[in-house]
Amino acid sequence: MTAEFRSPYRHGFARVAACTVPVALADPTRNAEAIAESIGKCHDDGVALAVFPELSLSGYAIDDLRQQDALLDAVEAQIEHLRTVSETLLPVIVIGAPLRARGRLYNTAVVLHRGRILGVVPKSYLPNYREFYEARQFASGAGLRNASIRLGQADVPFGVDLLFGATDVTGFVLGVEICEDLWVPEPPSGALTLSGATVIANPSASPVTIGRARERHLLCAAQSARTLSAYVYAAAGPGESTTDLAWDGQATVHEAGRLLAESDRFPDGARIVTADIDCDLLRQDRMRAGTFGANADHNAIAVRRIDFTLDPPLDARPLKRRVPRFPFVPDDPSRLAEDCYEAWTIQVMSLRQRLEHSGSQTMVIGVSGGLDSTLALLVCARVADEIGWPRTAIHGFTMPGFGTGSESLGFAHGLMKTLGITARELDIRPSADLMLREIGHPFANGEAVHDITFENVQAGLRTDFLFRLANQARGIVVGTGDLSEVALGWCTYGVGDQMSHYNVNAGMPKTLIQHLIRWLGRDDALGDGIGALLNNIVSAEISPELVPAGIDGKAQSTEAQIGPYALQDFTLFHVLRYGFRPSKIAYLAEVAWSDAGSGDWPAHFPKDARIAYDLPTIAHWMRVFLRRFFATSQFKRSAMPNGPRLSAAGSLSPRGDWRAPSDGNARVWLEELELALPSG
Ligand SMILES: Nc1ncnc2c1ncn2[C@@H]1O[C@H](COP(=O)(O)OP(=O)(O)OC[C@H]2O[C@@H]([n+]3cccc(C(=O)O)c3)[C@H](O)[C@@H]2O)[C@@H](O)[C@H]1O
Ligand SMILES: Nc1ncnc2c1ncn2[C@@H]1O[C@H](COP(=O)(O)OP(=O)(O)OP(=O)(O)O)[C@@H](O)[C@H]1O
Ligand SMILES: NC(=O)CC[C@H](N)C(=O)O
Repeated sequence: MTAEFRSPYRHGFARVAACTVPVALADPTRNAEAIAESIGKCHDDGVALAVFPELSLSGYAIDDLRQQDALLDAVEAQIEHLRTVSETLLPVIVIGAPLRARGRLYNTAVVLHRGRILGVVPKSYLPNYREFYEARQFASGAGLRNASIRLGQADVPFGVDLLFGATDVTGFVLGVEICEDLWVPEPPSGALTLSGATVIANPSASPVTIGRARERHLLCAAQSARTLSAYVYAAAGPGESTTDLAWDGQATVHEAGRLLAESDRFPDGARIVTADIDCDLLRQDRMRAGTFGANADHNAIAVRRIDFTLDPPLDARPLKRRVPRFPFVPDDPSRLAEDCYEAWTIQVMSLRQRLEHSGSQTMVIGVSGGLDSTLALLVCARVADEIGWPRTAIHGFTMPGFGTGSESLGFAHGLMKTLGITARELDIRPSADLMLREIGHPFANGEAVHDITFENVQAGLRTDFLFRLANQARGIVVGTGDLSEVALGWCTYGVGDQMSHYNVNAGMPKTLIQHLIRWLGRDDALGDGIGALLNNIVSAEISPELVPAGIDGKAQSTEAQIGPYALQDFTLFHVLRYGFRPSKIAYLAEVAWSDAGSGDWPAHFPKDARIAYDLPTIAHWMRVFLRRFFATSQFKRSAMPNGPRLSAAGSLSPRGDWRAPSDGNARVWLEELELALPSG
């Protein structure tokens, strides 16, 4: 069967489940029943991996009962039972069981799939401190490799050297460690991931105390971040003995440091938390961070890889994973405020250092009344305050041209006045008329020809003026072009807004700017009552205003030409940060954007701007992005001025995160998208 476009498995996702079930102490039959019921639900939900708690077949908190033969026989019988149950079911199952081998008793995780016991992994680190007494009953499995264990009629691979790889889900390779294994300085999952595991299952029995849940979060997040893996953690819950301890059944799924899903704690019954982990993301991150591979060269171990065929469902079904609409803008208001603070402070400190280093005496900037120049001007104002310059050392020029509207001109003047800078209006139309006449452009003869030359003459003259004005005032030209414009090549090259002495906005995505400007509106130290003015600027239509307004009086709309920045930033983020295929990005964009009523919106995002995009619209603007980004705009980035990197996703500086040929093409990306899109 070929995968449907809207199947998560089609796009490199795999569904994992952390399961916790009420435990019956020393009663494997009842425990196996509870486990079987949950596995059935996981199967129905298309789950590839279901992880159950430590010693979930026997119960964990049973002390010396762990060594009773009657119990251990019953555990083995129930493993055999679950093996047969698994024959017709999808998930790989990881269950905790005390097992006898080599004349000892081990605390193990049994890995089953479709009627096969794929292997058994023993716990390496047995806690024997404070509330724990595991070494009294169990032997450690640390260092045990190339061993086998007799289960039923078969010899099964046994050891800490086992990896379980899906032959039909690229990048899905499972490694297992057990509870305390995660709490030591060098958990076994470190070497397992360096040797190829991308997913770690941790069956756990972690007695709850005040603050323990936070500690587990910290460890799972840190280990998944450090090992660039998905970490599936399932802790024992109700039913475990409360003789001296209590149990909260915490179940979590982390991926590369991020929490994807989590159960409620202290549940009154079984819980299954599922999340779709992104195997592409993990593979890409490892490939990109070359140090992962370098570390593997030194610390990978010899492993036995047990292959299995998952045969995952390939039909359309909802993705179980939060996909933010604005990857550059956190929905959480406190995170957003933190990001705004960081971006702003980076911009201010970078420009300040450049000014001090260059010995400049002024800052020169073109002020259009649009978002970009507003933000750059605010940065200039704060820098002046910090280094003790009068604000008048900022020379702002608003330079009306043929398309300048009265609203933006008003914003520009209002802003310069509120900030108390040296403000001047310099009409570029006479110079533009002259240039158009000199080059024989029909506009000079009164024809309404508003072509690229007509646009670029104006953008070029503004830049030409700014550079000469900077010479005159011993200053530097502060650039304004943002990351999204740089991605799309939406600027005039060379003698144009592409060039400046230092560009404070080079790393700033357009979708973040409006939030940052709003956030700055609360800072009266920038200018008395500046908030209202900044709100008006943020609410205006984004326009280059290079061609005169149409007969309807509407200004040239940037987004009508190059696409909604919301979608273009979405694509940019995923191309730049993860190198994802266009089809996957389109799929994710549909998940994030197809329903305006679902999911979160950033705080303060205007209600009337909360719109949806369907897949054809997403695909349409993605084609525009792919052409512009890969084929036509790199030459502009190859000659980018200096400016600070802001987003963790990367910058587009040819000296930084993004190096690409200036004569490239977009063919493979466009073809990949067309081939993958559903027909109709
Ligand atoms: N790979 C390559 N290597 C070297 N040169 C290459 C090239 N590809 C094209 N070129 C040359 O580059 C020139 C095209 O580049 P360029 O002169 O920049 O012009 P172009 O990119 O065609 O036009 C600039 C666009 O940016 C828009 N704009 C300008 C200013 C501000 C804003 C805004 O809202 O922020 C928007 C404006 O509306 C217009 O659509 C052509 O002469 C072409 O031959
Ligand atoms: N009328 C103008 N007066 C002065 N400078 C201008 C004018 N129009 C454009 N510029 C300069 O050229 C830059 C690019 O123009 P553009 O219209 O893209 O930017 P913006 O208006 O600041 O922001 P946005 O891209 O969000 O509209 C401006 O940031 C500004 O520095
Ligand atoms: N069962 C275990 O190995 C538990 C030990 C671990 N330190 C915890 O409290 O979660």
